[in-house]
Amino acid sequence: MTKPLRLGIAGLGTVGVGVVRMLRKNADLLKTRTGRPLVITAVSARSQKDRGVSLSDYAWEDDPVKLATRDDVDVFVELMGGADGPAKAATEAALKAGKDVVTANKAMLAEHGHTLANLAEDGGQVLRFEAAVAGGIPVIKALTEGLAGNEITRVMGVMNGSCNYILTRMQSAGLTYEEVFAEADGLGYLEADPQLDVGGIDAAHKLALLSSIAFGTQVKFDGVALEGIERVSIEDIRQAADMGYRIKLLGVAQMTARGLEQSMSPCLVPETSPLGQLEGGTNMVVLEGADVGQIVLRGAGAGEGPTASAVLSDIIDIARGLRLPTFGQPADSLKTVPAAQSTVPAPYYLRLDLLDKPGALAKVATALGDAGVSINRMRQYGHEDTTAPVLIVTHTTTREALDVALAGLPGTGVVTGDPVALRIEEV
Ligand SMILES: NC(=O)C1=CN([C@@H]2O[C@H](COP(=O)(O)OP(=O)(O)OC[C@H]3O[C@@H](n4cnc5c(N)ncnc54)[C@H](OP(=O)(O)O)[C@@H]3O)[C@@H](O)[C@H]2O)C=CC1
Ligand SMILES: N[C@@H](CCO)C(=O)O
Repeated sequence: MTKPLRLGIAGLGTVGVGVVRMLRKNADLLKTRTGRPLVITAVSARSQKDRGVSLSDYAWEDDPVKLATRDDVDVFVELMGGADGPAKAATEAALKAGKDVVTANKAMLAEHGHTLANLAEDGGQVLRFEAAVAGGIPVIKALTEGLAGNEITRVMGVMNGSCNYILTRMQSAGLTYEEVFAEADGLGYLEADPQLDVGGIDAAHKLALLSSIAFGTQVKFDGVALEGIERVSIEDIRQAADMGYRIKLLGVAQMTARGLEQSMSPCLVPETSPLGQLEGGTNMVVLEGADVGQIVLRGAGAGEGPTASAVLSDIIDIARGLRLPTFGQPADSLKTVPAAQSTVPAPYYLRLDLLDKPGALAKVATALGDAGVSINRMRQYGHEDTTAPVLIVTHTTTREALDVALAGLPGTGVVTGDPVALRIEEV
């Protein structure tokens, strides 16, 4: 019989237990598909509590670094999480000990992916991370394999299920951000540190990883222009809907003459577009290749089954002998490119509160016009108090021009509060 592939799994939470369950349930199928048995030899977690799955057949290690370097482990499966700490220490130890590594850890790879990929490739090991981006959606495989013949022109996506749940629930139930945040927290949808979700950090980690593969660049998480969803109000969601748009926490990455543009921010997208119709905790990734055109991938971005499914796909590749570089090309060939200091021009949605007095709108129009920002559509809503809610959709403009216009608004003496400015992506 062909030699079994021996796995050491560190982390027995949602994803770890899912991987154990799938390996047991699908053992025969996996053996047939890979030509060899996939066996767990040892596991590790912080405590030996009951996890609803029998672990008695596996050796136990308290220390994930020890697990990662055991003689009876061929592949170290890192499912603990955290950019640094035990996840990074154990991953490095495994690679140095000649083990292949499979991880779902987007935070670790977004911060240290290039170093870890070099470490892996220098020693002839593989480091794979399908589960780290968009959970069950096989987007890493799509980029590194299915679309490998294409120049990738743009990558977009909704890659944080919790944020999409919050935004779509605000819309469907007419609830405020604060009300839906509390609901999502109660349902256990948010990370232990919710800022990772609503601050856009988790989604930005994922975008930075996709950019690296798509554009052949070293992962550059601090190059992502980042804005979370905390300031999105029910008012904006209603107004956007009224104009035929939905608000999404949208990631966009593209290579421009000014450098690599990566942004993760709330944007308006047409409600009839695939992204506009994405409801609840689902993820969607849109890949554009020069020859293939647009590919849309949609599915569960988190959860036990979907994430375990992605982890297994990496393990299966290793069992089959497929040894791809971490980011789709040798790590030492990944380029460093500057982050684009400006974004591709786009139309913007603006919401302002104006003092309701003669000439107020004219002053705003002048401030925009002076900055070179042209108004496409404008609406003022009926109101009872002394300020009037005004919506403006601009023609395509640069973010720089818009920022100049926004900086000029307080000087008009008619704008109260902070204006809201959201990019419109005509996807
Ligand atoms: N949950 C999801 O849907 C998705 C998760 N991911 C990623 O997968 C990884 C795991 O996530 P998830 O399963 O949700 O996380 P959990 O918090 O559910 O599980 C983490 C596990 O790691 C163990 N652990 C933590 N620190 C240590 C340590 N020092 N030594 C040994 N074990 C340790 C914990 O042990 P104990 O149980 O004893 O506390 C726990 O079993 C993360 O990187 C996450 O970002 C990616 C995509 C989706
Ligand atoms: N917090 C993440 C989990 C999966 O990475 C999300 O909501 O999508």
